[in-house]
Amino acid sequence: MERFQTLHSPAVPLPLENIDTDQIIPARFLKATTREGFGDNLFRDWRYNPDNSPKPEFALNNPRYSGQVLVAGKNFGCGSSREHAAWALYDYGFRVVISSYFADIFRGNALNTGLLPLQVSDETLGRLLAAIHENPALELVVDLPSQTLAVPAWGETFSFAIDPYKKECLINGYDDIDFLVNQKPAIEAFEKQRAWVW
Ligand SMILES: CC(C)[C@@](O)(CC(=O)O)C(=O)O
Repeated sequence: MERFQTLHSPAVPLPLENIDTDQIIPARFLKATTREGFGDNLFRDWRYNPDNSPKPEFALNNPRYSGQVLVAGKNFGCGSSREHAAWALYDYGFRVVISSYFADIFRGNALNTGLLPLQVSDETLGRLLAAIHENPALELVVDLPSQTLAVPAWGETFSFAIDPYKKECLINGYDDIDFLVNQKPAIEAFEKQRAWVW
């Protein structure tokens, strides 16, 4: 996975609550056996008409919006445990999703994929969605080491929570196996010390 340290980016707004995993990646696309390629079908039924022509009104098709941050309504990622939802967002190019509440399983799947679920208050979420609608170029600065989201145009910085282990993994670009492999020196030192005990 890519290392995640600090991201400067505008954001794409999706001011809808309860966006479920089937809206994020419809079940008919779950047949692939690798993580790559799901981005092509991210929000498929919201992005494209039945004849596969893009829906110009949908935020991801609107040239006003860009960036690696998705700002979405509360209860994002609800509905199922499919990891493909996180894979589709990451494969499309998003590295942060901001909402005021994430479904638990989606939060875990996102962190395992290298996608940062960044939780803010309902009030801050509402301000962000309104501000991005007014100014699509609004820059957001996400700094994972300090666990902060800054909005330079506001002169404000917001803190966010993250599991310490998952924070270390994202900063280093580790999945769970990478983390364990990087503990090898400590494991070998422990085994050597135990060898003395026996
Ligand atoms: C196994 C997977 C395809 C699942 O059935 C899992 C689930 O429903 O949580 C889904 O629809 O996402």
